[in-house]
Amino acid sequence: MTTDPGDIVWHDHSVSRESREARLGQRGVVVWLTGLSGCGKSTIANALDRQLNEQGRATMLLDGDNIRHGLCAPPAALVQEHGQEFADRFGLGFGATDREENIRRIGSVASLMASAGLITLTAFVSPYRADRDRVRGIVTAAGRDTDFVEVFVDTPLEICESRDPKGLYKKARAGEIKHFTGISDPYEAPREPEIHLRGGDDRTPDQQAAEIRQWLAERGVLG
Ligand SMILES: Nc1ncnc2c1ncn2[C@@H]1O[C@H](COP(=O)(O)OS(=O)(=O)O)[C@@H](OP(=O)(O)O)[C@H]1O
Ligand SMILES: Nc1ncnc2c1ncn2[C@@H]1O[C@H](COP(=O)(O)OP(=O)(O)O)[C@@H](O)[C@H]1O
Repeated sequence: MTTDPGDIVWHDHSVSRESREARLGQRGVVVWLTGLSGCGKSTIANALDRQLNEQGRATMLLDGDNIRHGLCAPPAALVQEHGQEFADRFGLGFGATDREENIRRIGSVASLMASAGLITLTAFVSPYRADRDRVRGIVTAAGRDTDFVEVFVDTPLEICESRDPKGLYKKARAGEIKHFTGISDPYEAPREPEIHLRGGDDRTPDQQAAEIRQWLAERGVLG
């Protein structure tokens, strides 16, 4: 038993991770898709989610836009229910510190899901190497070194911008959005991702998802 700072005591569970994974017939992992806005993260993650479920695997998908409606909501979404001081303190935007907290929260939740034996798919820009590396540390400390699978969805900025499905690149170019990744905010590409997906070629999202699924299967994640 370890005593964390502030005398918060960790409780070991009576149901082990191994027994949860054995019952599901799979390994719990975090498949962390990172890349520019518009690179294809969400589409590929959804395709992979569908393919894995069709195979009978237990999964969960966490996506940047969706999580920012709840767990990591902006101040404007919190102020009515919680008041301005709470909203300013806990609401998240896109400054570097806010993104650090966004990824810290998601990394902790994703690690819990992997510990439950789920193949946990996460699709977040997560532009800062240090933030992604901290999540890697959280996930692997809770399980195995191989439980964190970083997938770099490497779609050139020009293609992401030409897609611009939400019109955000246009707004960013017009200066209407501050700190926009790739335009007015940095993106630190993974140096050694487990999977380097080249985006913007003629492969479909299903084909890109199948590449990730094959990688997982070859390493015994899918039982
Ligand atoms: N300033 C800025 N920079 C980047 N992205 C922005 C920004 N403002 C809004 N959006 C939309 O928010 C989505 C990114 O949220 P994430 O939680 O994935 O970002 S991060 O991981 O905290 O960097 C991202 O969704 P995706 O396009 O699916 O990546 C954008 O649509
Ligand atoms: N392999 C692909 N080929 C062609 N278009 C794609 C591909 N993957 C994604 N897209 C398209 O690119 C746009 C952005 O995809 P999305 O998954 O929302 O990216 P992200 O989640 O990284 O912002 C969408 O219109 C989507 O349909």
